[in-house]
Amino acid sequence: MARNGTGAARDGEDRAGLGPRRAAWRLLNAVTAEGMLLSDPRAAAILASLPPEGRARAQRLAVETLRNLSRIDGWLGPRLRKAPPPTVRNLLRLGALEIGQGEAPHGVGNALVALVAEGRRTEGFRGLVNAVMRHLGEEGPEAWARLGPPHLPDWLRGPLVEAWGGAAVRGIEAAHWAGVALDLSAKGDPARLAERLGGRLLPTGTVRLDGGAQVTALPGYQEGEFWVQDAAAALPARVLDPRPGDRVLDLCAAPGGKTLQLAAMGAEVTALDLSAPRLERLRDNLARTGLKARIVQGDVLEFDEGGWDAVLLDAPCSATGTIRRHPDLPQARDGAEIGGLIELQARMIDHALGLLRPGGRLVFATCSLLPDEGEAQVEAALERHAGLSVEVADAPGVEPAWRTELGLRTRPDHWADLGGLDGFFVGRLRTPG
Ligand SMILES: C[S@@+](CC[C@H](N)C(=O)[O-])C[C@H]1O[C@@H](n2cnc3c(N)ncnc32)[C@H](O)[C@@H]1O
Repeated sequence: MARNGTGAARDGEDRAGLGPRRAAWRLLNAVTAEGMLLSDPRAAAILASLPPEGRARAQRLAVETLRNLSRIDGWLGPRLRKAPPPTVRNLLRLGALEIGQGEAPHGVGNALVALVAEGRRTEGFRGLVNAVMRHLGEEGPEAWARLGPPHLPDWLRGPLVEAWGGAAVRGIEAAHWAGVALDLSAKGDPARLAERLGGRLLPTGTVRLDGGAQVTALPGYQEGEFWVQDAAAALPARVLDPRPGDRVLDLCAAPGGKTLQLAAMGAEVTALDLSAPRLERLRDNLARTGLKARIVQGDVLEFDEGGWDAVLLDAPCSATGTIRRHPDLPQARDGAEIGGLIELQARMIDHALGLLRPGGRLVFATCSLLPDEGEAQVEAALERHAGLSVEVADAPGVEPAWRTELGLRTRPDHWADLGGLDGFFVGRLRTPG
């Protein structure tokens, strides 16, 4: 079989849907066995040989399989007397998703048997794949619909239950399952943008569009009237609340959602990040929106220009607050890197505090659901720095229940009736004057 063939071979592949399924299978294998994230350039390379619609289909298959993984495993489990090799299991998972979502079992089975037959180490599982797909097909989408919401893997579920309780974690899992709408931040008046795009204006000023809009095709995109930013990700800049002319240092700034907000509010912004490719995206975003910021490529811990009115530190973190849009994350990771991230965040907080003018403010934010990367960091910073105080972290439209003594806490199960929002922590600290 010609994998990347052209002409007749490719046409046959496309009709059988082999290309997108093969790519989705490879993505699943790389996420579950190598810890690759779907945002990794290697994922783009796996998809590169497919036409645009095939790429979209492969991506959707992989993302939805990962979003539903524990449900799928619950469905497959009783049909497997012996655990198959991980790669064969991933192919069965793909098939289960497709059959569960209403694809014709016969077509799915045929395609999967053809794929499993391509490899010397997997070809012996043709019979198993065929039999399992036939069984699932007999049960069909009705059985799929009866399966409960997916569960997070233990490495993350345990700490979250400890932090927020079992009922909240079930709500978080339901929100992960539900997926996400498209959230936009407006350069100008968000109410006018909501009206123009037929979206909803959320209480905190984010414009939300339901139903798979393609952002670059929206009116006003090319003119830079808005940018994509989850409702929770828009809160740190609002909590920082710069006055026009404030000198603000945006640390870990790329691709620049918060830089754009701060600049649109009239602050004089310096945006710093380590990653050149991500800063390139920040530069493109500034050019598209016509907003201004000074850009510095470098390491937060080595930057020594002081005297800032305010610093926004959007620190690298586990990103466990963003699983609604990145269902690959809990499957690709196992929590091993979190200890190092917590240490780095504390060092960045200490360094950022040293860059403020006396009486300056630091807004510390992470898109994490783990208190160790949020509330506990503020507590520990207060212990390390005499005279440092914590201020109320607030912004218009924020739910009172999100406010804590240490900062704002959002979770995906919040605003369930509005479609949820990412998990974030936002703390606001002030140095002595
Ligand atoms: C959460 S993302 C930032 C998102 C960004 N603030 C926004 O609103 O679009 C974290 C960023 O930290 C950057 N980063 C990680 N370690 C860094 C370091 N030591 N110094 C500077 N930037 C760093 C990464 O390149 C990444 O862009």
